[in-house]
Amino acid sequence: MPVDITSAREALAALPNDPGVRKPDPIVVGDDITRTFGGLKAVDVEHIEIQRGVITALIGPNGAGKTTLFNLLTGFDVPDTGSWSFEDNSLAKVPAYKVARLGMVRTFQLTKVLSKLTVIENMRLGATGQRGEKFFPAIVKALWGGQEDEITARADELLTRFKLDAKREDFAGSLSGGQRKLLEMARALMVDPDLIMLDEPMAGVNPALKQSLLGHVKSLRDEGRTVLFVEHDMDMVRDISDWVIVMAQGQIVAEGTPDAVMADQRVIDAYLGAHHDTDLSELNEDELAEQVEAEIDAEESQ
Ligand SMILES: Nc1ncnc2c1ncn2[C@@H]1O[C@H](COP(=O)(O)OP(=O)(O)OP(=O)(O)O)[C@@H](O)[C@H]1O
Repeated sequence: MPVDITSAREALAALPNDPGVRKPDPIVVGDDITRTFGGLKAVDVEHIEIQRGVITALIGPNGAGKTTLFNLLTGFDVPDTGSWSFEDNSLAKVPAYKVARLGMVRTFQLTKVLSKLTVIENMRLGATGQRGEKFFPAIVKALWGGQEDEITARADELLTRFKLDAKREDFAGSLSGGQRKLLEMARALMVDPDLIMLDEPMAGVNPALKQSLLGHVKSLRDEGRTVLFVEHDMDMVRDISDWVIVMAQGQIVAEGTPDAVMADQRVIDAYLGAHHDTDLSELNEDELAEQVEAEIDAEESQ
């Protein structure tokens, strides 16, 4: 059932803009989620709640930990610590395909393997939930038998909705940037998820197609799904989010409505990083080059 979006927004607007703020009706709740790579704490989230039935954007500078958090929540990666639930089901140690069957699905950019499959084969794979690529050949083969009719009918319905029906037999790798994003969304919808997590839905999309993509994302919410998306395109964030969560250095540093978050000093600081109070006219370029080189060396030696 779609939520009444006006009252959902009013309820959210009344919340304080604190990191991890409690929501009126959360579909996902997580605590103490950490993930370390080498010496780097990529994710260090004390508390997170995703409100049901609205569009939440997850933003933050490069390397903030957004993708890692997506991977952890959907069972594609295992945290060092933490617990989280979806619709009150604890998801710790639940593999990705089971998370997908429970109704929480993330989109993926087209990988090499998926590019070599046709559009309709990509859709059929979506029906199986989210398994690792090594299973794909067996799955594609298996799907030619049994329940194929029902799956194909749903796939064709979705391809029509996303205006990809004419591309049905084309290799996914031949699609344009925007069409790939539509295919990613359509594929995720094969399991009819309650929560759909979109990984940079606007990346590589031609400006002429952006409005149409935005319309599709809104339609997901309007048919009653919860949407969580990672995105760098701030126009999109401002345009369609009901709520924004901001990460920096693995942590949630601010949350709020798009307007409140864009004006929040913690967010401006997070994006500008340590250099925000430096007078740029006084920067010593040699010194800066040395710092950058040192950072690269440090990363390479990890
Ligand atoms: N498999 C991995 N091995 C080692 N380090 C990793 C791995 N995955 C991510 N990291 C590191 O963890 C940090 C967080 O990365 P992550 O990709 O989650 O950030 P992000 O916010 O999604 O960034 P972007 O916006 O650039 O995609 C980065 O410093 C990254 O280099």
